[in-house]
Amino acid sequence: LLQVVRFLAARVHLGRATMRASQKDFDNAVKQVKLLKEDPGNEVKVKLYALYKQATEGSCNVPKPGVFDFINKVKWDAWNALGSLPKETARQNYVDLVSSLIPSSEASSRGEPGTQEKLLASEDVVVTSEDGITKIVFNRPTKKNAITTQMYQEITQALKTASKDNSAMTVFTGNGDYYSSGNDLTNFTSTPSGNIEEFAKRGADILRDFVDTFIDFPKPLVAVVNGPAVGISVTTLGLFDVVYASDKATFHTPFSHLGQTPEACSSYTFPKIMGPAKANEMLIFGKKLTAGEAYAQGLVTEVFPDSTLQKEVWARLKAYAKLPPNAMRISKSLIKSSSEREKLHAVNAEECTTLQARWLSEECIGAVTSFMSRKAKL
Ligand SMILES: CCCCC/C=C/CC(=O)SCCNC(=O)CCNC(=O)[C@H](O)C(C)(C)COP(=O)(O)OP(=O)(O)OC[C@H]1O[C@@H](n2cnc3c(N)ncnc32)[C@H](O)[C@@H]1OP(=O)(O)O
Repeated sequence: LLQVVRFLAARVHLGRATMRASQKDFDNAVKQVKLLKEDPGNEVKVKLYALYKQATEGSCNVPKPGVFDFINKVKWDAWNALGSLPKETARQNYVDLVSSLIPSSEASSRGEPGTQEKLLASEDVVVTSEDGITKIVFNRPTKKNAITTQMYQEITQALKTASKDNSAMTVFTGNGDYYSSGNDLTNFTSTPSGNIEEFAKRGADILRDFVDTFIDFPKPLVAVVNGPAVGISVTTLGLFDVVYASDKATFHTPFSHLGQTPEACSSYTFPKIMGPAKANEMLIFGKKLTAGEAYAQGLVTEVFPDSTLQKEVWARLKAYAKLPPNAMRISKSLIKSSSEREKLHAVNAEECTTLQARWLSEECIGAVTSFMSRKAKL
């Protein structure tokens, strides 16, 4: 048992630089332990006890129990074995250990492995979890999966939940012929008071939260781009880890046409991914890319024939979802380091402030009015 505890402590030291559990995460984990449907067994309970004590009180500071006080001695040994492990690290390891217990406790109430569980009751954003994959689907096919204000908020919430659920990765895709036609242009006119300034302020806040959640998402984030993508559904791809696309997909960022400017950190990620020359043509002149071009420019990981996309991609993702989840998360956090995330948050804030002003410009209002009055289509 001592060896296990020491191993655990060492593992935690290794992960310390890349993981942070807040006090709230820890408090939630403490509550979750009480709700576990299956007894995790004595060995795990002792580990939990030791980590809890270390996280709340620091190093073991009580006298060793007598040799015949078996239970308290085992607990003391486990706590003492954590040595001078920092409280913060013990807290993180406690949270990790609890989250590793949740799948087994929940699986029994979910039925057989492979059973799809619907996690969010919404018509327009459907979230399911199956085979270690949380899937978030744009589901407004009759509107080409245009993203309403409510959908931004639902997706933000779905991502926050997915970051803590027991899945290994999260995958976005669209239902129907489009991946997404981007921002729903009726968002501009659907504020309760019809006041565009109110929309601009609220829209910028919602957008900033939405993009921040992508920046901070800790697990592999994959897009399966099943068809054309427009606007924000393209720019967010720069924040994904892997992008698979149908050969029918196109990638279009017509910001200037709409009197708008880039968002989702694309003013930073696109030049970084494809070089400034190609990024400028997309983001300033609104050049639409084919799937092949997006692949050549590094925005897309791999292109599949539309007829085989679903079969090939999901088989591959299911296999990836079986890889050790902590290793994948830690690799991701090395690739997207904390300094990089800090930079992305700053870019996001600046883009949102810029857009807030743009949405009030004649250029933008004119473009949205033209679309609404059916005079313009991309
Ligand atoms: C919180 C706020 C955050 C804001 C973040 C900002 C993001 C910026 C962007 O995303 S910019 C991109 C905005 N998107 C567009 O400009 C696309 C507009 N749509 C089109 O140009 C065309 O609809 C099309 C090229 C995508 C598809 O054309 P097609 O002829 O194939 O289909 P229809 O036009 O008949 O579309 C079917 C119905 O869907 C409605 N629709 C499609 N896209 C949008 C959209 N983005 N917003 C609102 N509605 C959209 C279209 O109006 C049709 O509806 P109808 O059947 O009721 O007529």
